[in-house]
Order: sequence, then structure tokens, then C-alpha cells
Amino acid sequence: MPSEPLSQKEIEDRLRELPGWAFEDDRIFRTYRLGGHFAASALVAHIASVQEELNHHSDLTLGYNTVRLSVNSHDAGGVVTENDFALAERVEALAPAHGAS
Ligand SMILES: C[C@H](O)[C@H](O)[C@H]1CNC2=NC(N)=NC(=O)C2=N1
Repeated sequence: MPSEPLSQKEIEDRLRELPGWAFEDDRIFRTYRLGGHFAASALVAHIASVQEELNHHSDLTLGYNTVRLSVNSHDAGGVVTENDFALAERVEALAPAHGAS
């Protein structure tokens, strides 16, 4: 479901509710730190399942014990929309169970 680009103020307002998330180069992003590599890879798999459910996909980067998620909306021309924040909120909700910080 394409959605409208969010304004700078709307993005800033939403980011205040999402500690750890930031906005740069028309993307929102966050890096999660995990207890080790396998835990980080399990978080990637869980995020991927949610992304398939939402049909909204970020760029996920798996490090030794980190997962970086960076996303914007291709269907809105590569800018941040409500769909990006919907994904961010779902990931914020599932991350603690993985021991992510
Ligand atoms: C055809 C498919 O529904 C679209 O390409 C979906 C897939 N995942 C997506 N992910 C993101 N980040 N933006 C999109 O516009 C998007 N569109």
C-alpha cells in the first residue's frame, strides 16, 4: 500500500517515540546489539518474517553481534513514509525478546 511522504517535522515527531532510531539520507535506521553472532542472525530471520508479512523490506546488515536496519519506501520514490515507521515499531516490539539493545 503506497503511502505519502512524511514531512521533516512528522519524521522528527515519530522518532521521538523511537529511541535509538535516526533519520539520514531519506532513510530511518537503527543498529541493534546482541549477545553474539547467532543471536544477531536469529533477529535477522525474525525481522525478515515480519517484513514479508508487511510486504515492506529494509536493508539489513548482519555484523558479528549487531543488526543494522535501514529503510525507506521505494514506492514513494525512496523517501520515508508511514510504512517505514510501521516496520520500525514492529521491530522495536520484537527486539527485546532477542536480548537486543
Ligand atoms: C511488489 C512489492 O509489493 C513491492 O515492491 C514492495 C516490496 N517491499 C518494499 N519495501 C520497501 N522498503 N518499499 C517498498 O516500496 C516496497 N514495495
